[in-house]
Amino acid sequence: MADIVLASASPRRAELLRQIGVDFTVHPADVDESVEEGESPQCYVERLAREKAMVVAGRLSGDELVIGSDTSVVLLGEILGKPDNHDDAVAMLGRLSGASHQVMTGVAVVRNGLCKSTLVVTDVRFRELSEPEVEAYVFSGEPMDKAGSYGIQGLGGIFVREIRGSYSAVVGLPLQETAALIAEAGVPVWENWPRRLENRT
Ligand SMILES: Cc1cn([C@H]2C[C@H](O)[C@@H](COP(=O)(O)OP(=O)(O)OP(=O)(O)O)O2)c(=O)[nH]c1=O
Repeated sequence: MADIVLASASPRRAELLRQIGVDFTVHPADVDESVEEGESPQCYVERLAREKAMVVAGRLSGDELVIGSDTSVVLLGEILGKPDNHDDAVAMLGRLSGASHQVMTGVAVVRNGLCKSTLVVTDVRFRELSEPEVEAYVFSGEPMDKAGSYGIQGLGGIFVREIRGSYSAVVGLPLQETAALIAEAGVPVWENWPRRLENRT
């Protein structure tokens, strides 16, 4: 079976990949994350996922299967990445308060020079947030390494009124789509699942 490599420094992505029984090593990708002139959020997110996977695949030599991913929060067509500082996080959360936004996650799988990718878009609706709770949230530190300045899987879960789409994509890696891309590249993830029960009689 091919060695699987996660081209990501995100602990959330590693945790999600472990959840579906994949054995892998981590090789973070360092790519330029600037948006190209006239590029849509959809194209941006999928392009970055592909670049992350391809940069890491280019550093490896063999038959590895490399997974790259990118997540951005998109509000009224504008990409909200990770906050630059405390005030930036407060401002982003103020904009997300009481509104709906989209979380776009791209995932790409490279094997033997071939790159396949997909984009997953999830709608998330926040309730109205109060100023003191936003301040308290930003002081918790949780927003600082997350797109849109929140983590649905953490304290930020109390802001989310509704989600339509893939929860795992919001956290950073859409499980169904990732497993499908890995299978398409020749590795059905279930082949690696533990067998803890005896054969049925
Ligand atoms: C919206 C949201 C984002 N996030 C995180 C997922 C990603 O780690 C991060 C978006 O930043 P990314 O640039 O997609 O990823 P990263 O820099 O953390 O890791 P790498 O590029 O090495 O793969 O935001 C959450 O953990 N929870 C959420 O609810």
